[in-house]
Amino acid sequence: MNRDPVLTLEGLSVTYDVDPPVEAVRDVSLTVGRGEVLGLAGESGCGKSTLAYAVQRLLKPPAEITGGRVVLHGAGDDGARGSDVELTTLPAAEMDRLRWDQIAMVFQGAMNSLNPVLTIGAQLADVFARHRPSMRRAERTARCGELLDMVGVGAERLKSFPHELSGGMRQRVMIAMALALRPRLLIMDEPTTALDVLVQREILQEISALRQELGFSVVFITHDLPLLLEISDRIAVMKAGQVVEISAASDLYHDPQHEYTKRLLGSFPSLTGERGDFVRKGAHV
Ligand SMILES: Nc1ncnc2c1ncn2[C@@H]1O[C@H](COP(=O)(O)OP(=O)(O)OP(=O)(O)O)[C@@H](O)[C@H]1O
Repeated sequence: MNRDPVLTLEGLSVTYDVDPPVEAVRDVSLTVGRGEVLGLAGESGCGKSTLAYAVQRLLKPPAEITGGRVVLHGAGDDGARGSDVELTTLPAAEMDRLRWDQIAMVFQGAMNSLNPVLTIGAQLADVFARHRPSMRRAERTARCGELLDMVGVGAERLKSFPHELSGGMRQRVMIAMALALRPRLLIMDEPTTALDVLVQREILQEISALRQELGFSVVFITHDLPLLLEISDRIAVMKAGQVVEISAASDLYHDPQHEYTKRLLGSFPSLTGERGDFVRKGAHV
């Protein structure tokens, strides 16, 4: 990987302290490059979400980080490039400041976390009110409108309530919210799984275009390997808490190294035969 790193995980381990303890993430090391889409694949229960929450320091007991480090590069506010910040040991208040600002997350059920009694404009504006308190109200409203335009919802929806929007639109609002402060890293945990395939594809195309425009990196988590092959620069395959293989998407598809990767590829009929060819050669979103 030739890009500058944005995020590095070094030997990260997370255990759920139950009886018997569950080692959900085991000694995971990986790097996410600037502007890169890193796919994280693996079957249900392999530890993908636990890993994502650990990076964001959003784990709750009984989950506990038992080893390793998470470093966000160039995030310190001490100069043009900024220094590296170790997230695993950062005081909670500073982590709160970095969250949304530098790393944002969109998860599967995110669209249901919108407050039903507030307009989406008010909910977007709240992100600015909390993180950019000096921003004037008019500018806030203008930025919220721009964001809704950017994700294809349209500024005219600022005064809509969540129930007036479709599931796809609501999830786009959550993506707008995640991108509001121009984070350098977007973690997406099954962000479109609950949506129908066409809506899912449209949203992914938009994320890809926005990434080109704004230059953020994406960690995209899903069990949908064909989807990851289309949208990722590199893919990490997780099994039982460990990353067993990490390589460029096309290498992973054409020349998988690990037995488990081969099995995973084989479990998607759409990846074999002519249709599989289409998946790899089809429009790159
Ligand atoms: N609160 C908890 N207490 C105990 N074990 C847990 C808890 N939450 C998750 N686990 C276990 O940790 C492991 C990893 O779960 P995790 O949700 O991270 O996997 P995942 O790959 O994201 O799965 P999915 O795709 O189904 O969300 C699983 O074995 C799961 O049963």
